[in-house]
Amino acid sequence: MMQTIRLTTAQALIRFLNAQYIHIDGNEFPFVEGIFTIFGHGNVLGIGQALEQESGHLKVIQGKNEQGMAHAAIAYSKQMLRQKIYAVTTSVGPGAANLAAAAGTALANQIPVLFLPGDTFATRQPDPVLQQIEQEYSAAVTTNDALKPLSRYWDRITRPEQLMSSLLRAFEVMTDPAKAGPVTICIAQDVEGEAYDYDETFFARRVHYVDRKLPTTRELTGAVALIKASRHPVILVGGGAKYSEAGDILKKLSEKHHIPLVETQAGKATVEYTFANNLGGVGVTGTLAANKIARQADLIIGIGTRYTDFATSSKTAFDFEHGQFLNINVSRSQAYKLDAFQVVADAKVTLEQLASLLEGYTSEFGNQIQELKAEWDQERERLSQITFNRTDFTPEVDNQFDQAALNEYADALQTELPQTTALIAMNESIPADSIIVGSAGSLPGDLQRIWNPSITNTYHLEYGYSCMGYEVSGALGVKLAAPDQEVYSIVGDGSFLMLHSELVTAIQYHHKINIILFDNAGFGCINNLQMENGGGSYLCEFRTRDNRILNIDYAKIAEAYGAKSYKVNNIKQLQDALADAQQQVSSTLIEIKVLPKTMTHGYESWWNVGVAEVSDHESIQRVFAAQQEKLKTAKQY
Ligand SMILES: Cc1ncc(C[n+]2csc(CCOP(=O)(O)OP(=O)(O)O)c2C)c(N)n1
Ligand SMILES: O=C1C[C@@H](O)[C@H](O)[C@@H](O)C1=O
Ligand SMILES: [Mg+2]
Repeated sequence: MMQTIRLTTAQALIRFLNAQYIHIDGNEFPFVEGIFTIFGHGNVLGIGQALEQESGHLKVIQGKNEQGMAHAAIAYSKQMLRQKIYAVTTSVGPGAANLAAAAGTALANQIPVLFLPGDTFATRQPDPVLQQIEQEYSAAVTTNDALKPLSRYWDRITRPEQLMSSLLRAFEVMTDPAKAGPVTICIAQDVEGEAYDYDETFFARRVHYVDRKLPTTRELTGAVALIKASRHPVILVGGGAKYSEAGDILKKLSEKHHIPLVETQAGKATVEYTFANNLGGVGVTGTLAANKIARQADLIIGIGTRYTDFATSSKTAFDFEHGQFLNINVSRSQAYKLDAFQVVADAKVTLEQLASLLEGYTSEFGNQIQELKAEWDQERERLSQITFNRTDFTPEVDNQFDQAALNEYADALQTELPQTTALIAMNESIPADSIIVGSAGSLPGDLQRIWNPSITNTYHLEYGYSCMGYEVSGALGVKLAAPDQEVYSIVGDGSFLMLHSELVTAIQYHHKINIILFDNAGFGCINNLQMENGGGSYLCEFRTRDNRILNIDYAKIAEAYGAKSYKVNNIKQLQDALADAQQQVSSTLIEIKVLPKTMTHGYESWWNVGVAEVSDHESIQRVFAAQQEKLKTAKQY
């Protein structure tokens, strides 16, 4: 006879989360590490009660902002290579709505995470409850419906027994590398507390097997033929290569067959930059070396990449007329891109099998890979040495601010530090196993170009959604995943202002993070974008109504929360602050005032952005015309 146990829906949920295991490459461990919570009336008496009564092995962390804690959960999963997750529970209404930006982040980046927002009453007896939107055309629509397009799987629980089939679907989705993404299960607040006689077998230890999908003989034969026929193949390392842990075999193949590696943001640090054939980031924010080699490629071997506009320079980075594509990806829809020959399989095993079939093959790049790398390393050296002067300084982003404007910033922020110089100095000062976390603004571009990781999986960039606010929250998630490594949030002033609430959570729970805040008093990269495209400097600088540049004391903000903070405006101070911060046990913030327009720029890249087709500015008309010309050279789809 079936054994049952009487539990509330929320108690059943927590019991189930405790029993989920994942099995990868012979290792088996719990899949759900913990749960972030912000309680409100939509979850405190259901999920809150269940956790208080019996949370099991789950680590329970109180967040400060729903987007922030969800970003921390995403970063945890990303840093754990999608092998473990945190769940996130929120109240109903605004608490749930605050998940939206994070859900988009998880979906675009293909990161598994479990969102558990409360929902309005299933009985509808007290309707409209506090925070119910009361949509006139349907009582069935709640705030949570806004999360549907942002979830890989979405469900609403209005009866306790629905939980069982819903959770099974949820975990199947989250543990499938081809489908990985956010799952949202909305539970009506009255149903969370409602009891049901659950079949006990539902709570038995359940193992989710993640087997590596093997390539077929047809796929392997086709891939080998393409590579052997190619004279100048280039490997594009995407995030899928990192999640598949394909770094070692990538190096082996690259070395043996003399094939250069170029990287996307998500793929960076799958292989360390110190590996001789790694030419770094490619595309809009790519290195000159990677962009030059990409254009020469007659075969692009895309491994676990989504081919976003940044990686492909809006489909101009490659010679589409003469080059072919070979895509290795667990996702069939991703493998289809750019008319590629498709290998729908795990990256690591596919490369291992290819290795044994490519005996005797060598590309015709000769010395070129090393020459391009040396040329780029020299350019990086130049970027590390830039010094400001008050009479004839030419910043990297040229022809936008004149000398007077740059001097005004130097005076207002009391600094002469260029961003590139500071970033490279930091790269060279902190321990090699430190993990850096970033997401939005001008810093991701600089990081992709000039941050040289010498240890794998120490570069954590969320650049699928490039969501401001991820930087600080994400650092907390990364610290949870890698407690023994120093974690650095690399954040602009704009992103910091948008969301840094989880700094408090980091301090509260003694999960040390270091925030490196680059303050250029504005939305710098967007200011570059508007001016580069013929516009003026319009509402992207942080100025008062009487046009004074804002000088905010960010160090004081962090200090008020309880972090150790530093203010620096030269390299020596930065190095001293980094050294001191490393000795601290609690979280730190280093505020670096940097000059605008001193981020990296150019390197034969192009980005297709919407420029006004008609305008009364001649400069915009010129940019529009130039853009139409450039578009003629781009692949259309
Ligand atoms: C949530 C969110 N809102 C808006 C944007 C658009 N956006 C991208 S970068 C940026 C400005 C970033 O400013 P800051 O963090 O100071 O970096 P900077 O470019 O100055 O280095 C904006 C508004 C975004 N990426 N994410
Ligand atoms: O609009 C954007 C422009 C990019 O340069 C920036 O890195 C990104 O955050 C963004 O949203
Ligand atoms: Mg800024």
